[in-house]
Amino acid sequence: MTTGGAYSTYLLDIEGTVCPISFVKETLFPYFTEQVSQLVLQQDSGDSPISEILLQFHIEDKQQLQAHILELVANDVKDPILKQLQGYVWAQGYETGQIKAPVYADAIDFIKRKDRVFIYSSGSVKAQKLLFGYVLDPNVLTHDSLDLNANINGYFDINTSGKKTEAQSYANILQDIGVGAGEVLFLSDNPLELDAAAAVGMATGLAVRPGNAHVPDAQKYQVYKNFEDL
Ligand SMILES: CSCCC(=O)C(=O)COP(=O)(O)O
Ligand SMILES: [Mg+2]
Repeated sequence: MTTGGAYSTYLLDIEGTVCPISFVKETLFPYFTEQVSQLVLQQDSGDSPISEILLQFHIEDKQQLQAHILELVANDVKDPILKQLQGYVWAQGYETGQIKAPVYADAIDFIKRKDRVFIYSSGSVKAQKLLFGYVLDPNVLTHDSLDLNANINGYFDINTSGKKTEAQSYANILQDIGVGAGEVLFLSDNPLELDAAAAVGMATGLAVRPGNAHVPDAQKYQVYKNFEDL
């Protein structure tokens, strides 16, 4: 099947698919790393969600803990504890108006237009809801933001469903959504994720956006430079 119109359900990756990789690497990650030393220092001062997540790393020495977290971020490790932590830290950035998500205009239109849209990202469900809750409105010159959460049917992350490069994760999502694999089109910039989804019978499409990593065997996939024709 070569077009998106035949599917009842769409599963979308975030980074490199509905928003630029540069937003994650140049806005979200730096915002997080700027907060890390303060977070680690404040760890003993209460039983906040952030303090509880930090405890899960099981590293008592504060300098070592800080270095460990910074190393995970620098290497873009999809660590489930880090991803939970980032969601709580980014919340402050979105809620104070410092961060707005530059979701591509065609992706905004797509999410509004389709009846059944689900998200699957390595970013935590909390981080996903924030990102879609504070979308930079491409149609206005003001700094208003859009909230797309009402247009999204569900969210999956590595804690709810497993790693994005493993077929079992997509089987888990199908079970949660309650549809057959053939009804779902999964869109991502990462061929390893597409191959894992295809292994359980999902249809797949390679998102090719400005700034994405080059995919050497892109011809293996149905390629989408935008979602206008879907
Ligand atoms: C949910 S926003 C943060 C993005 C992020 O942390 C990440 O790791 C992106 O991974 P994706 O699976 O969306 O490519
Ligand atoms: Mg991606």
